[in-house]
Amino acid sequence: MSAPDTAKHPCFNVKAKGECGRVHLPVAPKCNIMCNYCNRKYDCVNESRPGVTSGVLKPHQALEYLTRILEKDPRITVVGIAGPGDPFANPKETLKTLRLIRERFPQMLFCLSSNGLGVLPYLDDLKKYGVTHMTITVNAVDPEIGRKFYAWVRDGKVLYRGLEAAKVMWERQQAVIAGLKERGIIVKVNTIITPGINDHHVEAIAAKMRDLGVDLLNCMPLFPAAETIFEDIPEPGKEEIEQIRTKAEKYLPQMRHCKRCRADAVGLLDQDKSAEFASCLSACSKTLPPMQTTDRPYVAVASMEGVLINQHLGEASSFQIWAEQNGAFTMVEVREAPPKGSGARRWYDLARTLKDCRSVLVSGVGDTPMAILSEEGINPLEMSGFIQEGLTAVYKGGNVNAFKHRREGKTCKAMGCTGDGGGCG
Ligand SMILES: C[S@@+](CC[C@H](N)C(=O)[O-])C[C@H]1O[C@@H](n2cnc3c(N)ncnc32)[C@H](O)[C@@H]1O
Ligand code: SF4
Ligand code: SF4
Repeated sequence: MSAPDTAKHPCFNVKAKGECGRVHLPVAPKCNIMCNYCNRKYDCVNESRPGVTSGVLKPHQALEYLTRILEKDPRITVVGIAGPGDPFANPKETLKTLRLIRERFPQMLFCLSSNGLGVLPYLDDLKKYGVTHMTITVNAVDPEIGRKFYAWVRDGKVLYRGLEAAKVMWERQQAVIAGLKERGIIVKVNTIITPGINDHHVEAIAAKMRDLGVDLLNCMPLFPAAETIFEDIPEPGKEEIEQIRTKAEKYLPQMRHCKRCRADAVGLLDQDKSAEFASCLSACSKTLPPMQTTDRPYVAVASMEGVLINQHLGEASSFQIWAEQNGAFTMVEVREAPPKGSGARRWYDLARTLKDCRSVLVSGVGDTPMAILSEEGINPLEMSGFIQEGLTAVYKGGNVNAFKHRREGKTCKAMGCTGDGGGCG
């Protein structure tokens, strides 16, 4: 398979912007620093503002979402991760997403946008997963100016403020850019033009970025976001930005077509479809992890009489264990459930009791046991109806969603079960 074509990135190559699109996968909710212009809180689907998203995805959900997006818009050539926080404040999720996508879509370009603080330990992973483009936000090359941008910077367990914070950021950003260039990755720098703070400093930034080998500079106008320290700073005008870009262009090529995209942007730069795909994102944010079938031949069922799935996880005192052989289902045994009332431990004990089961079919399940069992490799599936139909869906790859159904008026919450291990009966 040939390497992905790096010219097909609409942000780095303006000529590609009419034919090639990008999708931002919102898999990185946390951030390791606090910029004085960033507000990731409020989402309005009609608003294009950095950092906002209509939902957050887990890596396997991001893969599912991307698959659906590509079916509808095959012009997408770039997968980006631009928050809503920072990809390297969520390195596990970021790298897993890259790995899953690289396996299924080897031709995709990868582009990550980061403040740079947490990137260093992952430089080789970025190369390994074929990250082609990176953006690092550098708002100052002088920590006395940089300190005005950051409320705090958290590096591992150490929290920095003021000048110390800006020094840590600047040192790290230089090392990261050098490391990316050593690995042949194309680097863009975003500089957020903030009147009265760094608008007089951009030539110095451009010169330093050129010396570090940066490929492209994106002088982005500040969006004065509500409820931020910079909310009252006026947004720089088009003319002012153009003057700044003209000066910076002496040192580095300029990006002039940036849309200040959302963390869940989709489509061509001039035809954002994030509002159109918001329901797809929301549906994908609810999909369960793929079932682990290796070493998990059985399915557990919460049933009062062995015909219907009709008990909540917490009210079942025992589980029937079912197996499939040559297309037929047999109940092999009944296992006692761990006693009620031991908090989260009960769900970990249940995960051990069902360690050879790929799924547990129940008519209701609280959020805590859902999360614990899923993490332990067992998919709790909420459904009602005949056991045989549920088993068919699980073993034969049917649509388990078709059976999903909470008992009307008897959801876990309605029954007073908080999923805390106290039982929902
Ligand atoms: C939301 S961030 C996510 C990536 C990463 N955390 C970062 O800051 O580089 C994407 C880009 O949006 C920029 N940004 C965030 N809030 C902004 C604002 N209010 N005005 C202009 N740019 C903003 C960031 O500086 C960054 O360049
Ligand atoms: S690094 Fe990015 S996500 Fe984090 S506070 Fe700054 S702009 Fe927001
Ligand atoms: S924010 Fe700018 S650089 Fe990033 S995807 Fe949008 S247009 Fe491209």
